[in-house]
Amino acid sequence: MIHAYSVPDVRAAEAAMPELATGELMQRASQGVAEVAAARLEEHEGASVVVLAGPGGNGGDALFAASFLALDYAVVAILTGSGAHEPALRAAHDAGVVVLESDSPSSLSALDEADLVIDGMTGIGGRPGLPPGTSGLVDAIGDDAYLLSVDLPSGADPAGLVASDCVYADETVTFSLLKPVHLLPATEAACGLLTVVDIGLTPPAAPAVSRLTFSDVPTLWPVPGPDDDKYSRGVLGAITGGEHYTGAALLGVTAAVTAGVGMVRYVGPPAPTSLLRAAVPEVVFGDGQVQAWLIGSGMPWEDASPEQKTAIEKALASELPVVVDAGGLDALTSPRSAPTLITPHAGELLRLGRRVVSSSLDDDWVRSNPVAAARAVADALTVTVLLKGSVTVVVPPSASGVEVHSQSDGPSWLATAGSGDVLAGICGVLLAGGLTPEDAGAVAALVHGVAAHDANPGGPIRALDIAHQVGRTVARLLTR
Ligand SMILES: NC(=O)C1=CN([C@@H]2O[C@H](COP(=O)(O)OP(=O)(O)OC[C@H]3O[C@@H](n4cnc5c(N)ncnc54)[C@H](OP(=O)(O)O)[C@@H]3O)[C@@H](O)[C@H]2O)[C@@H](O)CC1
Ligand SMILES: Nc1ncnc2c1ncn2[C@@H]1O[C@H](COP(=O)(O)OP(=O)(O)O)[C@@H](O)[C@H]1O
Repeated sequence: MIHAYSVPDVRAAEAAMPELATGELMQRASQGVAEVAAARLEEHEGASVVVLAGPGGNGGDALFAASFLALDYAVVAILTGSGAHEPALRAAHDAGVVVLESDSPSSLSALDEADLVIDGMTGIGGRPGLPPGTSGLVDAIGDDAYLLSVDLPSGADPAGLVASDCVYADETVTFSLLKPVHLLPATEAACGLLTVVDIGLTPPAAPAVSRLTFSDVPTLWPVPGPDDDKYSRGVLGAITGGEHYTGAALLGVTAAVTAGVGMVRYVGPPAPTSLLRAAVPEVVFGDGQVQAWLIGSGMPWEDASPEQKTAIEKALASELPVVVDAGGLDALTSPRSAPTLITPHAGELLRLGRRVVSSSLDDDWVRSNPVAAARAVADALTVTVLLKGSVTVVVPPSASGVEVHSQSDGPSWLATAGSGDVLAGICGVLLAGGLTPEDAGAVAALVHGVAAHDANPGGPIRALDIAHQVGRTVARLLTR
């Protein structure tokens, strides 16, 4: 498991270290930045380095790193704020670093010609958005330069919530503890490769964000034992697919069967039913006793058959765990007390938000702060929201006290029709197997992403191949 901690908790962890006041912590941080920069410049004698240094501690890290790098490389520092970290600026001057103001004409040409640029404009004290007057500097960085951000990409929200103009780094070097900026959807892509340098901070008690890794799968995946039978392992009831979207039923149910559910019961109209009878002979048909329901994939509410509508209303009124996907979201009109995991993409979350949070939400509501949007819907309906995207977040209601989970395991090829139906099927298996909605959503997102990779490493993927791959991927993750 990877954890990220809130900025106040990171500051408290720093404050607890006697080495903060002596400047030793910053020495460790800047030495780490310089070592990573030097490693990236290997084989490149005579390389030129430019440091963008802001007025705070982040600029201090960058300027000290500049002073270390000046032993081997030609280093220019550009001051981007009013003032600079004094001891670090002195060290840079003493080491022979050429220091420029941001409006100096030489700044733009230095950036254009740099082999490596260290971005130290803002760190955990940064407000979202590039500091005034710096976007021209960022634009001047040559396409071939390696862009290394200190702690986080300048302009990115340290809390990882608000989307804003920021640096897009090739690599970010952070110190001992990850912050939400490194793992959440509004900001993760801007961090590039993430490298952690240990400066000796002790992790705070509670994380703000968690991310499962491969080694968490054996702990969480429901593996059957000798006393299990198909019922004790969990029966999943699927009310998915319609006369028009027969494929959604096939994809979700196939994924559930290959992911190792005890049994799937399917409730749906004739077309998807006959497709499933032919393609997935393991499935049983019609309403019956289940441990969890999966409702809504490929089933716009207006297309649902009367039998499906009745079954959905019964499922939602029950005390059973439910995964609600796609069209099923329209049936969710009041809070649920039983475990509930909803799996919208951004467009579906916006539509739901307009119904249950406020009808006046603007089109940018989800994109501008995805976690807050998911949280608002989670609180309004007392459900856990799995918001899909290249970074998928699983956001429980605030009252649960459970942290946000964030997964980013799949290739961008996953953006293909039907792959969400596969994910919903895996979520259903895990709820039927007794996992909490938070764990089910996070493990399902991980396995779904890895299965997509395994289905065709490095190339395009069709959703049905992911569904067929899931079982082998689960085996690989359980036995590695
Ligand atoms: N202390 C230590 O020993 C250690 C510290 N460490 C390092 O220090 C970093 C934290 O340093 P920090 O607290 O000084 O905050 P930092 O992010 O540099 O920015 C503050 C300055 O930027 C300004 N500013 C912010 N946003 C802005 C905007 N959008 N537009 C314009 N201005 C903006 C802000 O202005 P103000 O808010 O005052 O108006 C203030 O002047 C941390 O990320 C890590 O790199 C590590 O070495 C570990 C040990
Ligand atoms: N750029 C991307 N990189 C990685 N995964 C992505 C990307 N875009 C979408 N995904 C994933 O692909 C799936 C798409 O789901 P969804 O939009 O519901 O598709 P559908 O409704 O066609 O099944 C989700 O699991 C989502 O997290």
